[in-house]
Order: sequence, then structure tokens, then C-alpha cells
Amino acid sequence: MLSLIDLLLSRLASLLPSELKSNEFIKLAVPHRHSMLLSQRRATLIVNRVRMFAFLFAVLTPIWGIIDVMVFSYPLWLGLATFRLLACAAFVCLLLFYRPSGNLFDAYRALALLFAVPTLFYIASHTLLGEYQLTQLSAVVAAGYAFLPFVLMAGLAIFPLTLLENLVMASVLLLAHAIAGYLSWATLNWPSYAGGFWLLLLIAGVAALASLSQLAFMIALVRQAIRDPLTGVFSRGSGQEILTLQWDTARRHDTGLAVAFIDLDHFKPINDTYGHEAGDLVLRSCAQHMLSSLRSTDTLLRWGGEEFVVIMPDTDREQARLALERIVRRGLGVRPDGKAVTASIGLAERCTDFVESAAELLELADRRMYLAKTSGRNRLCFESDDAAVETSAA
Ligand SMILES: Nc1nc2c(ncn2[C@@H]2O[C@H](COP(=O)(O)OP(=O)(O)OP(=O)(O)O)[C@@H](O)[C@H]2O)c(=O)[nH]1
Repeated sequence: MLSLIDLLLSRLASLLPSELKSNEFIKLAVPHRHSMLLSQRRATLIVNRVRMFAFLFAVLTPIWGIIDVMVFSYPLWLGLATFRLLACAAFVCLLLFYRPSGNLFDAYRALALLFAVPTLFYIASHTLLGEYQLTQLSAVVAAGYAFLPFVLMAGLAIFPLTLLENLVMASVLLLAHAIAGYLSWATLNWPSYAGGFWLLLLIAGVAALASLSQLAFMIALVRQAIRDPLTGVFSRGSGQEILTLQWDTARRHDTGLAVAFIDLDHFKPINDTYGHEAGDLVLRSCAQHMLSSLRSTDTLLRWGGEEFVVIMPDTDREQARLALERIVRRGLGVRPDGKAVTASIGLAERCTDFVESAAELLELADRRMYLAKTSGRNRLCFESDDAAVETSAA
């Protein structure tokens, strides 16, 4: 029995996108496990696709009106044309006034508006068409209106959504379909309605698979773009983006934000004596040592060469100093000759140092790191005079 479950689980795992690491699968299920940068890029992509969809609908919605004029009686086509123009105006507004902000809740709002407009149009047109006895060609054209929920459900495929988000969106569309069925209860053709419901479920499944595989590619691409390939910690560019976001949050809530510049001491002799490979190994192990001592909300990035930066949100200078001393005490790894790796560290904090921008904060931490270097290395400097504190690694 257990081996059957193992077999099933391994078969299921082989269906998952190979671009993802096993600890990333959860990111396909729920959005709150996404990193800040992934959320930001996903939010931007979702809003851009909403605008693309809105453009398509804004152009195509009025065009169908020509067919309505040809087959429906005057009051009916006028009613439908009014709905079409209103929908078209809503799509144009969405296209003109909605711009990507990088905020996921803005993206959800854009998505909700995009789907709300055709859903309302569908319910309104369905109700209006239900009031008329349609025959032959007009009945065939009216049947075309029933395709709208299917188009919307299929449209979900163009967004990189998680499983949870797909379930929410698909449930809303199924509910809209159910409401439309309820509104035409008396004349409902049950076999065709049930068939429509089944088809909607099928499209929802296919759209969710397409949406999830897009998300998987996105997660892998973002990981490659934002991570330093040698150490796996954040790269310099993405680290700067994170710092800017953290800076904005800290300023908005008037909370502390600490930044530490960490430069490994005497790293060149490792390369010169033991080779570049040995140097790479030390860098990797050092990054792992630091990561294991940091909080999950802190960010470690490789600034370049043997320089790292730690961003500590919601942290004042004293807390940051204690955290850095703890990191050094636990160790930064060992050099190939067996001695402990040491570092010169510069610390700056938004509130204590009265800095005006994220760049200024980083620059101050860098200057203090240099001060720690020139004061004898293996120490932490958190003030601008030469109050460098020797750390206890060596
Ligand atoms: N193995 C390896 N070495 C690197 C990498 N990037 C930079 N380096 C080396 O890191 C060394 C940095 O040397 P320096 O800037 O002189 O610093 P240092 O020897 O640590 O001296 P201090 O910082 O003054 O204590 C250089 O030899 C670079 O070639 C890398 O990705 N892998």
C-alpha cells in the first residue's frame, strides 16, 4: 500500500514543472509564499495582460453590434447596443487609467474589474434576450451570447495565477453561470445547461494548467534573474530593488531599517594560494553561514566579489549590532588553511543616522566598512568616527 502511494506521489511529482525546485512547488499553490520581487513582477505582468485583454474587448465588443442590427428587432438591438457601449467604455477606462504599480492588490483589483464588466454584460444581455421570443437566425445569434463565460474562463489562461487564485476566479465565473441559469429558470433547457456547466469546468481545468505552467516559468526566471549564481543569495541589482522597497515601507511606517556592508578579510590570498575554486567554496559557505543566522525577513545579497550586504527591516541600530555580532560569533566559515573567515563590517541605520535615501544609507554602511578595514579588519563599525568594535570571530 505504502509503495503504491510512493509510486503515485512520484508520478505526480514528475508532472510538476521541472524548472522548479522542490521547495518552490508551494509557490504554485498560494501567493503569500512568493518573495517581494516575484509578487512585484507578477503584479506588473497581470496588470499589463489585463490592459491587453481590455484593449481586445474594447475593440471587439462594439463590432458584434453590427450583427445584432441585422438580426434583432429595433428595441432589442438598441438595448444590447447600449450594454455594449457601456462595456466598451468600461474597457477603455481600464486601459487608460490602470497602470502597473507592482502592488499585487492593485493587480487583483484590475483582474476583478476586467472580469466584472463582461460578467455584468452577460447577465444583463441574457436577461434582456430572455424577454424576447427568438426564432431561426436571431435564436442562433442569441446563442452566441452564451459563449461569453467560456471566453472569460479560457482568458484565465493568460495570467500567471496560483492554484488558489485560479480556484477563486473560476468559482466566481461558475457562480455567474449559475445565476444566469437561475434567471432563466422557467425556460431553462436542462441538458444544454448541464453540458455548458461541464464544458466550463473542463475549460477551467485547462486554463488553470496553462496559468500554473506560466507561473512556474516565471518563478524559475525570476529566481535566475534575482539570484547570484555562485552563492544563491540575492544579486546586487535585485538587492537594490529590495532595499528601495524596504526603504519606502520603513519611511511610510517610520520604522527602523538597518543595512550592513560585509567585506571578507584577506580574501585574495585564498585565491592566490589555493586557487579560484577554493575561493568560490569559501564564498558559498560564508553565504550559507550568514543565511543560517539571519531572520527570514532579512535579505542577504552579494554586492560583488567578496562583499555582501544585509538588509534588516524593522530593526534599530542596537538590534542590528547584536544580530551582526551573533553572525560573527557563530562563524563565517573556515579558510582552506583551517583558520576562521573574518570580515570587516559597516553598519548604518535609517533613524539613528538620519539619512535621507536608501542610496545614502548604503553609502554610509560602505564608508563604515572601509573604516572597519582601515582600523584593523575583523571588526564592526557603526559610527562615523573611528568607533570600530572588534568582533570575536578570530
Ligand atoms: N574565488 C573567487 N574570487 C573572487 C570572486 N570575485 C572576486 N574575487 C576575488 O576576491 C579578491 C578580493 O581581493 P581584495 O579586494 O584585494 O580584498 P582582500 O584580499 O579580501 O583584502 P581586504 O578586503 O583588504 O581584506 C580578488 O582576488 C578577486 O579576484 C569570485 O567570484 N570567486
